[in-house]
Parts: sequence; structure tokens; C-alpha cells
Amino acid sequence: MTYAVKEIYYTLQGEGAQAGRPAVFLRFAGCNLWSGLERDRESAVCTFCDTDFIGTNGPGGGKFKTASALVDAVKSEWPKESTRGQPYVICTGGEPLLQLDKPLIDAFHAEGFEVGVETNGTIEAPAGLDWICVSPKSTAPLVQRTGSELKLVYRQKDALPEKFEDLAFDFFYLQPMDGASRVAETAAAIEYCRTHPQWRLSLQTHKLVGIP
Ligand SMILES: C[S@@+](CC[C@H](N)C(=O)[O-])C[C@H]1O[C@@H](n2cnc3c(N)ncnc32)[C@H](O)[C@@H]1O
Ligand SMILES: Nc1nc2[nH]cc(C(=O)O)c2c(=O)[nH]1
Ligand code: SF4
Ligand SMILES: [Mg+2]
Repeated sequence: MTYAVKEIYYTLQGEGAQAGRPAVFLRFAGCNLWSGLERDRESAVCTFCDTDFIGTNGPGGGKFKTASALVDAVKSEWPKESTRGQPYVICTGGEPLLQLDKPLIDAFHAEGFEVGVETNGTIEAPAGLDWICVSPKSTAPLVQRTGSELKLVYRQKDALPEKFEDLAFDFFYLQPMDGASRVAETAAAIEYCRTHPQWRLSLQTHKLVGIP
């Protein structure tokens, strides 16, 4: 299996229940719900994406021929001097489950990494993941219906919170849609959480403080 990777970088998880936790972000290239090209955005299933996931030209990006080569690249981003703090890799994208497989998860575990994933939920997650964040998109069929957190971008006309409230997740988050209406979406998300306390607010804290 060759893995196509847009970028690899060390930062803090900005979103959801693990916000603030240091992690290496492994951003896979490509997505099944949008080509990534602006000319296709309007007609895509997922129209509000905030990420460039095309190609392998980002920092630390490239094509990795083996799981072991990719684990080495991720490992090299984790601080060498640290003896405390569980090494943590977050597989994202694009859609990471187009590429993330059991051999790669096993290779991360063998090197002492916990493995998290950020997925749109349209592909079943492989066994062995330590943290599964599912973020449903519009009319796309939701296949991965269990996990650690369900982090719904709010508001999406065809994916309102009521559709997901009975699923088996440990946490339920609303994340205001970033874009031209971010302020209004944030106010709407706060009001929804206030009136439906199963749901918590997830702010994209990395954007607030200006880290990637
Ligand atoms: C870029 S996606 C990559 C992972 C996967 N394809 C997914 O959609 O979950 C990472 C996270 O950013 C969220 N996201 C993308 N665009 C956003 C936006 N404009 N505002 C708020 N969150 C956004 C996604 O819902 C997802 O939780
Ligand atoms: N700091 C930071 N936290 C994040 N959590 C999920 C992200 C993603 O793009 O998957 C993301 C991201 O892009 N940056
Ligand atoms: S599913 Fe995720 S990566 Fe794909 S376009 Fe939507 S937000 Fe972006
Ligand atoms: Mg992001």
C-alpha cells in the first residue's frame, strides 16, 4: 500500500473533546465528498470544507511506500526530549479512511503511538483505533455510526443534530461552520447546546490562536 500524504505537522488538537492535546497531524490527500477544486465546490456533497488536501506537496508530505516509512516520518515530528505525554497521531485529510488501514494502525501502536482519526463517517473504520471522531456531511450516507465523538458542523440543512442524537458516541459536539456566516452559526450553535444539553460546543481553537 502506498500512502499519499498532503502534510505532516506537530500542533495541538484544536477541536472537540481532545482540544489542547499535543498531536502529530497526518493529513492524507484526497476525499470522496469533494475533489478539492474550487470549481467543483458548489456541486460537491460537502461544500464548506476549510482544508487544502490536494496533492502531496505540503510540509512533510509525499508518497510513502510502506507503513513503516510513514510511521518514521510521523515519529520524527514528536519531541525527542519528552519522556512524559503519550505520543499521539491524528489521521485526517481529506478523508483518511480511504487510505488508513490496519497495518498502519498496528505500526503506529508498535512505536508507542495512540491513533486518532477525523472522518466523515462514510467508510467503516478499521479495528484498533484509539479515538474515532465522526463528522457527518449533508446527504452522505453515515456508515460509521459508533465512536468516541460525533462532531457535527452546524448548520447543515440536510444534517441536523436530531438525526444523530441516538447514535452510540461518548460525546456529541456542534462545531460552528466557518465561512462568511461564522458569527451567526456560532450563535445558533450556542443556542442549540443551551436548549439541548446532550450537545457541547466545539470551537476551532487553533484558528483562534493562529496555529495550524
Ligand atoms: C477537513 S476535515 C477532514 C476529515 C474528514 N474528511 C471529515 O470531514 O471529518 C476535518 C474536520 O474539519 C471540519 N470542518 C471542515 N470544514 C469546516 C468548516 N468550514 N467549519 C467548521 N468545521 C469544518 C470537518 O467537519 C472535520 O471535523
Ligand atoms: N489544530 C488543528 N486541530 C484540528 N482538529 C481537526 C483538524 C482537521 O483538519 O482534521 C485540525 C486542524 O487542521 N488543526
Ligand atoms: S469530507 Fe472532510 S475533507 Fe472532505 S470535503 Fe468535507 S470536510 Fe473536507
Ligand atoms: Mg482543519
